[in-house]
Amino acid sequence: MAVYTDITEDDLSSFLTAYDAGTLLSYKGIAEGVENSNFLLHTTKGPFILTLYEKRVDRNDLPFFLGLMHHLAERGLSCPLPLPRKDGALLGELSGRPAAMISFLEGMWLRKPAARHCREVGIALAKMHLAAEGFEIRRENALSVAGWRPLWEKSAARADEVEAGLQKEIGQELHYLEAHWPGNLPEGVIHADLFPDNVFFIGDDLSGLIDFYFACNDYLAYDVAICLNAWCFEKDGSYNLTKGMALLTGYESVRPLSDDEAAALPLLARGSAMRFFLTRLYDWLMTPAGALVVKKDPLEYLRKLRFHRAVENPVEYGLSR
Ligand SMILES: Nc1ncnc2c1ncn2[C@@H]1O[C@H](COP(=O)(O)OP(=O)(O)O)[C@@H](O)[C@H]1O
Ligand SMILES: N[C@@H](CCOP(=O)(O)O)C(=O)O
Repeated sequence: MAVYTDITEDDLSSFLTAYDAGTLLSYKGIAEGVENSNFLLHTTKGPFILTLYEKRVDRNDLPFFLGLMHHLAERGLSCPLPLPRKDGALLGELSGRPAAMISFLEGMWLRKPAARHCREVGIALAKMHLAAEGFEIRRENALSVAGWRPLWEKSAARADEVEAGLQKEIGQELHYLEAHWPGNLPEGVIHADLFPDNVFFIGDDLSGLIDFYFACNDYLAYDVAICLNAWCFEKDGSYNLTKGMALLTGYESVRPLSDDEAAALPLLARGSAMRFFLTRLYDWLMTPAGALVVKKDPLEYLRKLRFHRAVENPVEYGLSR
C-alpha cells in the first residue's frame, strides 16, 4: 500500500478550503502505487484523487508533470487533470508535502490483459506521443542509460543476495548497454511507466492513462519497448508474440516506427528491462520492513532482460518487417 504520509481530517478539510471542490464527505488511502501517497476523496462535488508527492519526486519536476497532463487533455487524450485552487495554483501543501487535487478517471486496470487490450495500449501510446508534441517544458530522463550505473552502484554489493552471480552478470550487461545504446532516434515526451496499472479500461474500451510521474523526454521507441516489457510477457516468463504483434500494430496504426527505431527495438527493450530491474532491486534491498508498499520482484525483469539479450531481429517481437 502506498500511503507514506498520513493526513488528518482537520488538515484535509482546511486544505480543501483553498479549492472549489465542495465539502468533504469521506476519504481513504489507496492501496496501490509505489511512488506517492494517494487518497480517494468524496466531496459534495464528486470523487477526486488527492496526491501527496513523496521524496523521490523532485518538487521542481511538478510543473512538468501537471503541465503535461493539461497539455495532453487539451489535445483530446483521456488523462486526469489537476484541479486549480481558487488562487489559480495547481499545487498546495498538506502534511508537509506538495499536494494536488486530481480529477477522478473512471475505469479499472486489467489484471489479465488480452491481445485486444495490448492493441488499444499501442494506439493510446502513439496518440500520447503525438499529443505531447509542442509541450514546451523539458525533463531529462534520469532513469535512462546514464542513470543506470549510479543506481546499480547503490545495490551492486548486495545483488548476489537476490541471485547468485548477479553482480557479475549485471556489471557486464551495463557495459554492453552503455557501449551500444542508440544515439539518434526520434525523441519526444514519453510516459515511461505505462504498465497495466496505469491504463484504465471500461469493459474492453480504454478509458484513459494515469500516473505521468516518470514522464520525460527520451526516444519514443523506448516507450514502446517499456510497453512490450510490461504488457506482452506471461506470468511464466514467456513472451506472447500475439500480444506483441497487437501492441506494435496498434502503435504503428497511429505512428509508424522508422527503420532505425525498428532495428533498435531489441536494444531498447533490453535497456528498459535493465531500468525496471534496477529500481526494483534497489527497492527490494532498501525498503525498510513494515513499509506500507508492495515491493515488486526484480527477478521478473532479470528474466525479461535475458530474453531480450537473445533476440536478434525485431520481427521476434511481432513487428511485421
Ligand atoms: N486520476 C485517477 N482516477 C482514478 N484513480 C486514480 C487516479 N489516480 C490514481 N488513481 C488510483 O491510485 C492508484 C495509484 O496511483 P498511481 O498514480 O499509480 O500512484 P503512484 O504514483 O504512487 O505509482 C491507481 O492504481 C488508481 O487506483
Ligand atoms: N511500474 C514500475 C513501478 C512504478 O509503479 P507505479 O505504481 O508508479 O506504476 C515497476 O513495475 O517496477
